[in-house]
Amino acid sequence: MIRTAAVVGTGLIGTSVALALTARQVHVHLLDADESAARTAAALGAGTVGPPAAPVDIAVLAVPPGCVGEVLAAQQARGLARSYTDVASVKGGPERDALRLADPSCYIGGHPMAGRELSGPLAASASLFEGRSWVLTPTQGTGTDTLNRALEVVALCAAVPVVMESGAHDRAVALVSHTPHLVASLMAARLEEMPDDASRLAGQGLRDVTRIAGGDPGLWGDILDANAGAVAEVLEALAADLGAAVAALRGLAGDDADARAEGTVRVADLLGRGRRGRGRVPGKHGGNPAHCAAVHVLIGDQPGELARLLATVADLEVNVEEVSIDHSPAERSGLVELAVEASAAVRMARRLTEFGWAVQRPRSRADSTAPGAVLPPAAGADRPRVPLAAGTG
Ligand SMILES: NC(=O)c1ccc[n+]([C@@H]2O[C@H](COP(=O)([O-])OP(=O)(O)OC[C@H]3O[C@@H](n4cnc5c(N)ncnc54)[C@H](O)[C@@H]3O)[C@@H](O)[C@H]2O)c1
Ligand SMILES: O=C(O)C(=O)C[C@]1(C(=O)O)C=C[C@@H](O)C=C1
Repeated sequence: MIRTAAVVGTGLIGTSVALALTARQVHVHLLDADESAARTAAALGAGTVGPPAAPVDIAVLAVPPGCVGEVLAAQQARGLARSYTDVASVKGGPERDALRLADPSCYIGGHPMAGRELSGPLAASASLFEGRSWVLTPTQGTGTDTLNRALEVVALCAAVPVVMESGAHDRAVALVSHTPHLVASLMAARLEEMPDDASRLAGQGLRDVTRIAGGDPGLWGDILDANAGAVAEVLEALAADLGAAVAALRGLAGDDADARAEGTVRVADLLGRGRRGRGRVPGKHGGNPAHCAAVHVLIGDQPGELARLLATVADLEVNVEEVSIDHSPAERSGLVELAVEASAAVRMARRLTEFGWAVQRPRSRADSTAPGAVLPPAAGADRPRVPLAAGTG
């Protein structure tokens, strides 16, 4: 169990993590290159300023993506913690830097999918991560203790862990976070010269579309730099749609009857696609897409059980969309929910049962409220003895 932690970088995200951990009785040490940020975080009740006398259980590095590797190496050299994780919005670069500069066995990449367009400790909140996905990106070298401590940080922040490979993470966030940010900025940039009579009419629609454009350009420049290729791919597809939208609107604006008819069809198609895409966006606090099914597995309350389960799932080549754990301390066991593609759920449940895991019947996530019946382990099946794999995505 985590009793002590350090947060390096006490801005928006670091202070939010520190506040959540402190609220759960973890003693948090606050460190920042700018000492006034650490003092402000401490004044908010996020912990105490300065390094610990002995290594803490886990250090959370909440610094810009470009300096995660060097901060990790420096803090490992001084023996700050037994395990380290970070919260950077890109995972490939920090992981490569960690493998190059530091001891990767006690490091695991992380990324909470929650934030704000504001920076600094004063914008922090203990509840920022509640119900939100929190990606963890273990490598082949990540130790089980470190995976377990990072999972505990996620649980203490009331977030939902999602285990992924770093490259898959970066491609996914290019679509769901980084390109949306850039598009919001591009739209907001159109407003720089906005005449007063237009600005007086600006309403909630414009605020919704441009809110995230208020983010720190320094941080977002760093994020886009570190995920440039994947963002460029999404933007290229968007540019093709933009070109089609302009052509359709030019047709509608002209006098040619055929071009007008064509424009009407094309605009309706674009708007319809947009509406269907919007329908795929899960609810704010983790509503799940209907194509997912939940498979529930009972695991023993001992070190390494979760890592063994995830390694088995990785061997089955099933992509895990989300992982969450319900602890039942009285029974010294935990109920793990694995959200996977509905089409893979039944096969995965059957195979896990054959391997000796206690698996419940798979259910669609949309209608899953009560736990299903536990499928008994297959007769004579042994608990699997497999090493921790490099993530399950
Ligand atoms: N802002 C968001 O919405 C959001 C969401 C999820 C993850 N993240 C990630 O969280 C990290 C922090 O972002 P933030 O929004 O909290 O930024 P922030 O500017 O609010 O805080 C960053 C803090 O790190 C400190 N810092 C910078 N370099 C340092 C170093 N070398 N050593 C020690 N301290 C250092 C700064 O002084 C600052 O106090 C980034 O990696 C970002 O990608 C941000
Ligand atoms: O809500 C916001 O303000 C955010 O921008 C949060 C958001 C996101 O895109 O969802 C932004 C960047 C982070 O890396 C994670 C979360």
